[in-house]
Amino acid sequence: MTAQIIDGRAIAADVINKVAAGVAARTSKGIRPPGLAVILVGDDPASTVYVGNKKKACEKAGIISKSFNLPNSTTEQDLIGVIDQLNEDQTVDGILVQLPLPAHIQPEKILERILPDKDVDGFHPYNMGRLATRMPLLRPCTPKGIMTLLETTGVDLHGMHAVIVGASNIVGRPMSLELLLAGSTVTTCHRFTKDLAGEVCRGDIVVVGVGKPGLVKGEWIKPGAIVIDVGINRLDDGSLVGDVEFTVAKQRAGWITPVPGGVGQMTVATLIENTYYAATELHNY
Ligand SMILES: Nc1nc2c(c(=O)[nH]1)N[C@@H](CN(C=O)c1ccc(C(=O)N[C@@H](CCC(=O)O)C(=O)O)cc1)CN2
Ligand SMILES: [Mg+2]
Repeated sequence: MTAQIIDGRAIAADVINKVAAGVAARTSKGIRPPGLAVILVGDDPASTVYVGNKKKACEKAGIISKSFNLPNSTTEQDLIGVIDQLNEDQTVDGILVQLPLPAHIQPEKILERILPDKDVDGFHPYNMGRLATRMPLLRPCTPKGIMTLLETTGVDLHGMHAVIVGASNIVGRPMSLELLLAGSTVTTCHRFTKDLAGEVCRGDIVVVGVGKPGLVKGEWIKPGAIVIDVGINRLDDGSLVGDVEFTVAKQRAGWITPVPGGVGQMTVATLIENTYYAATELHNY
């Protein structure tokens, strides 16, 4: 068997085009376009690229992005001050703080300061709690984007055994909640999991987001499984690979996401979707 490739780039472009159409329909009626504040602290090269991609996606969708490029020396208090102002700003529907933050800033404190209805990353405990209690509003972008990718396979997720490798706040934990909500039986693996191979080989759906190249061996993949690789690892030769041994996994899986061109693109597109949702559907509570 050779897996079908899930084309994140194409699916992400569709999502952004849909939002662009929605924004255009609203602006033609005189409604202001959605606004997204994009905060980057420091000059981490990968974060700078991701933030740049998010701003380009805003432009394509007709969303107004406002950039806040703050120096690495920014204090927690300074950053809270910026967020407080943006919380008040009626032209800002979404606030995004790019992670990771410099070590002297506690991300939990910052993320909790963003008004939940402007939390387009879905990281505020309120929004995580809504997802955990089956009442999702703003949902974390990477897992929500993966749900969009899964939908394109046409596979009914009810009763599927989903194995999530990694339990981070950004990917693994909310991913487990999304798949639980979709009716799958979910196993979440993490650094204390005793038999990773034994868990992965039972997965009808395998989602890996750890940041270790080739952690999941191709031979562990159940024939026909859907494999979603969230890892982005740059090797010494400059090439980019995921956390799954792609070449072997592709021979066993039914569907697989490539790296690059898979999940990363969907993360950005889902941020655009969330910003549109925050601007159009959410009202202060
Ligand atoms: N505030 C947030 N911070 C971070 C998030 C997030 O969702 N919100 N996720 C990651 C980084 N990230 C988005 O911010 C992100 C990662 C990767 C990609 C992407 O397009 N990847 C490409 C390949 C990357 C490359 O060429 O270097 C791909 O998969 O095709 C987009 C966004 C951590 N921080
Ligand atoms: Mg609002």
